[in-house]
Amino acid sequence: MPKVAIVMGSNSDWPTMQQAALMLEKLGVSYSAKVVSAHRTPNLLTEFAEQAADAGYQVIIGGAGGAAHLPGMIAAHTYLPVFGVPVRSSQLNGIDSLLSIVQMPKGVAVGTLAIGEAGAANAGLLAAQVVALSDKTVREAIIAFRTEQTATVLALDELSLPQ
Ligand SMILES: Nc1c(C(=O)O)ncn1[C@@H]1O[C@H](COP(=O)(O)O)[C@@H](O)[C@H]1O
Repeated sequence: MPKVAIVMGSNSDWPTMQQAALMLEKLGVSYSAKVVSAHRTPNLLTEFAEQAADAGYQVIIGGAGGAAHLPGMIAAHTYLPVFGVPVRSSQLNGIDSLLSIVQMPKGVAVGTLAIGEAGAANAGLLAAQVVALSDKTVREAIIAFRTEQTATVLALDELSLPQ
């Protein structure tokens, strides 16, 4: 059973949410990806969120744009940690998505990431960090990823910087 569930409000969110999937793949974390919408498929959302823990998921990543109620509604139905990714919207550039996700009422928590692809990648990283608490292989993969990232930055010299 996959350890991380990536859910998104529409298949149009996939180019953004794919960055979460790519990060999980890089770190060797199993995941599933599915379209579920609080607005368009409310019953499916309830069913998915209520059974997610029993199904063996450890973390849920929810990505949505505009009136992005998806991550909050999932969080309302499960004790699993939920990370929310505000997908960039065509009308308001993702500010609407960000504010919809981040302004949760006290007592129901969503960990909100940055708007867009970087936020999705970091949601994948954070989800892997949760999984790593009980998985040594993933822990080592995260440490190797961070070490390589640091080495890449340190290897930059002035000449290789863009003019
Ligand atoms: N914000 C939500 C929810 C939800 O929060 O349940 N369901 C779909 N959507 C969002 O609507 C946007 C446009 O969707 P379409 O491209 O399908 O019209 C998407 O970014 C999706 O996440």
